[in-house]
Amino acid sequence: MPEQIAATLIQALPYIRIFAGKTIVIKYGGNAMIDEELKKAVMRDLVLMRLVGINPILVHGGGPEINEAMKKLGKEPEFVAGRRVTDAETMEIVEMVLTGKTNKSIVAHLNGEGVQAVGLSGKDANLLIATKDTDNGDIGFVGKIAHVNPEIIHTLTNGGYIPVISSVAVGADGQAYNVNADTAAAALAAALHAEKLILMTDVEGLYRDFSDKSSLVSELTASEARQWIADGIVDKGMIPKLEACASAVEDGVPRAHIIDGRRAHALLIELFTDTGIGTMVR
Ligand SMILES: Nc1ncnc2c1ncn2[C@@H]1O[C@H](COP(=O)(O)OP(=O)(O)O)[C@@H](O)[C@H]1O
Ligand SMILES: CC(=O)N[C@@H](CCC(=O)OP(=O)(O)O)C(=O)O
Repeated sequence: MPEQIAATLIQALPYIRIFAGKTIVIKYGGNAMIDEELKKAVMRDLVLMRLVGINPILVHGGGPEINEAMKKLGKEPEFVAGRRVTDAETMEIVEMVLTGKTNKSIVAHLNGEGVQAVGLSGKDANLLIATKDTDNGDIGFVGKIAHVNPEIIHTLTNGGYIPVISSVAVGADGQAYNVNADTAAAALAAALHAEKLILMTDVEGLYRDFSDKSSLVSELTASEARQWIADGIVDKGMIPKLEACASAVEDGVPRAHIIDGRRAHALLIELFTDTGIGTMVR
């Protein structure tokens, strides 16, 4: 057994060399966030990444929790092209859930694993500046990222902290905007010159045909990803995901990945194996 542990560590060495000192932006969402055992596994992967010298930056979702809070308040969630229709009251709920509850819960979990995590929203230090997103008509206070001010992230990572970011952004007038977490993660990855963007979700990756689970796509280019969206091959939450991967790559991030957050240690498998897992956009 000890030999096995040593052999595994040695196997990971070339990958550790590649990624040490590099920034990796991880979007954490879906089932991996709800299941407590998986949550622990994800937190430990992040701790390990940090300990081997990688800079993990965590952006989190929380769509299911927002849905639950809305329903409790008698509101029915509605989505257009994977984005939540966000009226003023919904915006307040989104901020309370994402920045207030989900963010602090992840921070507490990470700190419990022995690292120092700091929670932020896009409002902190003007990290994420948004304008109203009208690409899909008027769907309320949904934002698209106009600018990222990454200095606070550099300050935190230089100090040894893991930043944990909720995707609530701020407009020039101080208005809060609800930004899809995949979209926010992509903008951050580009602004931080990240080595990778990794989106963790509740499917294995992108399927050519969603009804056929043997049609998993292991690799595609950013322009193919754009074409797939235009052709209507993907819908629902996969639209912002593929858009996020395409725009991160177009903006200089070498690789973007969609991986299965239901699989234990998916992050480490993606980083520290030759084949990786899920779908890669390059
Ligand atoms: N072609 C496709 N391949 C994979 N998933 C797809 C596809 N088309 C639509 N989807 C949907 O996208 C979902 C992932 O997006 P979403 O539910 O927003 O995840 P998350 O909460 O992790 O951000 C999948 O669970 C699936 O229902
Ligand atoms: C505009 C928009 O849709 N914002 C998202 C923000 C949270 C999110 O993206 O959460 P998941 O990654 O878990 O889906 C929302 O309100 O659900």
